[in-house]
Amino acid sequence: MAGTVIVHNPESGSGSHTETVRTRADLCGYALEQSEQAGDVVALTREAAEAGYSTIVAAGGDGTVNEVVQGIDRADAFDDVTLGILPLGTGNNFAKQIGITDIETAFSALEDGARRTIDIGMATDRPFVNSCVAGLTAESVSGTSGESKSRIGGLAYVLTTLRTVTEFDPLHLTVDSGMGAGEPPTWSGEALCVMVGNGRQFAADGTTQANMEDGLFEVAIVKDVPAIDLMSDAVLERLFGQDSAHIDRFQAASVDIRGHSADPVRFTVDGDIIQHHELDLSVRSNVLQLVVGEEYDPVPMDA
Ligand SMILES: Nc1ncnc2c1ncn2[C@@H]1O[C@H](COP(=O)(O)OP(=O)(O)OP(=O)(O)O)[C@@H](O)[C@H]1O
Repeated sequence: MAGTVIVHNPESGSGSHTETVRTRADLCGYALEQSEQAGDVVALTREAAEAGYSTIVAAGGDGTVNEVVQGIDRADAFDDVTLGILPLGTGNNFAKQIGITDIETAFSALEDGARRTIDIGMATDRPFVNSCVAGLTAESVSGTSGESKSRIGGLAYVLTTLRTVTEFDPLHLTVDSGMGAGEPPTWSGEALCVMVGNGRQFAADGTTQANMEDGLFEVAIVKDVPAIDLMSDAVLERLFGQDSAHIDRFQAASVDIRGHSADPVRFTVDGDIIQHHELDLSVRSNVLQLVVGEEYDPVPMDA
């Protein structure tokens, strides 16, 4: 059965979109499935994929997008299913990155927008589309000024969080990018956080956004920094800028992060927190078929 189904999380964002989604789904001839409780979205998506829908639309925020991707993965249906997004959440961070800025844009992209095939990340067996961050729990980039975001990319996210945290214990970690047997680990030491980005906000040096079709993560290790709560934006941007001595950046297709303390490391995987002493992250290259908006530029521009 080819066809489109919307998997809707009625609790996402303002939680006041049920009627709109129902009406629009009817108009477009799309099927509609609604979650009744947390966790339903994964199961509903899996069933929809197994029933043969060729487009599954995640209607909700970033958490819903991640759960739909988990459902497609569990049905082993990446080859058969295209993911669409209706941005109904609070942040809608991932949707914005792929040019799906509002509901109207989302519906027109579903009708005749471009389809791309992007990478996803795997944290062991758990898929993610945007990021996996070890350590410092960075909530979102939404509290960060647009100007600051464009100058320092994904690290704006760390800055926003650092401002709100008064104290944190650095992590003692080894970060190994899988260079092969006998190679020394890529990095070992104390870090505030390690950001492993698949999404576009994690730009490599010299580009405004990351390439989500290149089979590589953008990795940034934020090493211990001086107390920053009183620093101005200009000083912070120097500290965290592209040539910062406080940050190591590299690209890798796989990364193994190992904590050296008795306590497990906290990882934020597309917004969800999990704890592990060691986590293996790898890219599944060009696996997720995705409906994108006009602003999505597969080849990142120069900054
Ligand atoms: N019917 C439901 N009732 C309660 N929780 C639900 C329901 N359906 C899904 N959820 C939960 O909602 C969370 C996802 O919310 P989502 O991220 O989509 O919205 P948001 O937090 O408002 O947006 P964003 O993440 O973009 O800021 C998940 O934890 C999911 O399990």
